[in-house]
Amino acid sequence: MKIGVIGGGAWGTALAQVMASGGNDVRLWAREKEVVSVINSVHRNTLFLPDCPLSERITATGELGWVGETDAILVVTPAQHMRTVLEGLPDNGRPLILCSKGIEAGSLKLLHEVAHEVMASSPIAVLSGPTFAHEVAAGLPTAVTLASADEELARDLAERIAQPTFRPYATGDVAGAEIGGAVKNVLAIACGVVDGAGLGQNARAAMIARGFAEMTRFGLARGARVETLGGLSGLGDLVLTCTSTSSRNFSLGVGLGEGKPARELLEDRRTVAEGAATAPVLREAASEAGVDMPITQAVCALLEGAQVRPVIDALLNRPLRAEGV
Ligand SMILES: NC(=O)c1ccc[n+]([C@@H]2O[C@H](COP(=O)([O-])OP(=O)(O)OC[C@H]3O[C@@H](n4cnc5c(N)ncnc54)[C@H](O)[C@@H]3O)[C@@H](O)[C@H]2O)c1
Ligand SMILES: O=P(O)(O)OC[C@H](O)CO
Repeated sequence: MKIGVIGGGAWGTALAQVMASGGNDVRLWAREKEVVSVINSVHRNTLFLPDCPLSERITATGELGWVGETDAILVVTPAQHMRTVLEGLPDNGRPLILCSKGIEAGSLKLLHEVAHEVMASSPIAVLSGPTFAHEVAAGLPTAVTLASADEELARDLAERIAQPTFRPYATGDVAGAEIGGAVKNVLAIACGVVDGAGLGQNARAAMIARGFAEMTRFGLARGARVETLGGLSGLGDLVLTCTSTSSRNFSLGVGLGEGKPARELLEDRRTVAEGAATAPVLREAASEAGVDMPITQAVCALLEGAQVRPVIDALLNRPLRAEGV
């Protein structure tokens, strides 16, 4: 197969490498000329995935149209830029597999809804799960959720992209797959704050469990299935991202927990911490859906400059309630 990948960051590059290692020819669109140039000349992405040698089956390009002439296209831009990038791609009926994690600001739409608006003729699937790019690129075992409203398409794409160490599980629950990936980034910031503020491992476990309750409440309100939220793209990714400094979101939270200003932590960064963009969008979407998300609200407050201790005290002093979603 010829596979297109849109987005030459760490994740797009790692996915390109997985697809190339399966014997596919890969066309990788990158926004930065230097990324295109260095991938084609020395077969490395020195900007975004520096430690991984890349297959010669990967050809990088700045031409979106050329990437569109492939059998399937993986879309791996930052969530807030997906709409604009897709508007430059021909809507020619090739399957799109969305691999980004977030909710669009303003419209409050999930990314498959955005893609469907822009690419009405193209079948859409979502790939999400516990996937640090550097581990995937190194060929370490990884499992993901692959979702499409057309379950036959999900199963077919899963067959086509599976590799011995890259194992997709098909589902028809697109909203569930997307909501897990978007919400866990916000919760990873919260867990990083717990770490940075020295609140201990009990508190982190509590944050993961109550964060999962929050993810489930929001997911159910937006039509997700509970088994997807408890699967790879929900609980699986939540556990990964909430327990490792390899996560950009967790690391951002550590900085906040140590009392560093959000502005300082977010300015001049080349890599994305999607949770920072998703948090205010999720707060608005939750409010619109009538869903209580106190951890998300606390993350928003910290990103907006609130002091750590009063935000933690406010969370701890909420009225007691029964356990459950
Ligand atoms: N890195 C991972 O391990 C990983 C794993 C799973 C999912 N994701 C998701 O993949 C998506 C991409 O993340 P990443 O880690 O590959 O990125 P990255 O942080 O490695 O690189 C930043 C990317 O943003 C792009 N970018 C910056 N400004 C842009 C603009 N105006 N328009 C279009 N693109 C722009 C850059 O070209 C680059 O590709 C995110 O939604 C992320 O949550 C990442
Ligand atoms: O580094 P993060 O926090 O963007 O997490 C990367 C992936 O989403 C983990 O599955």
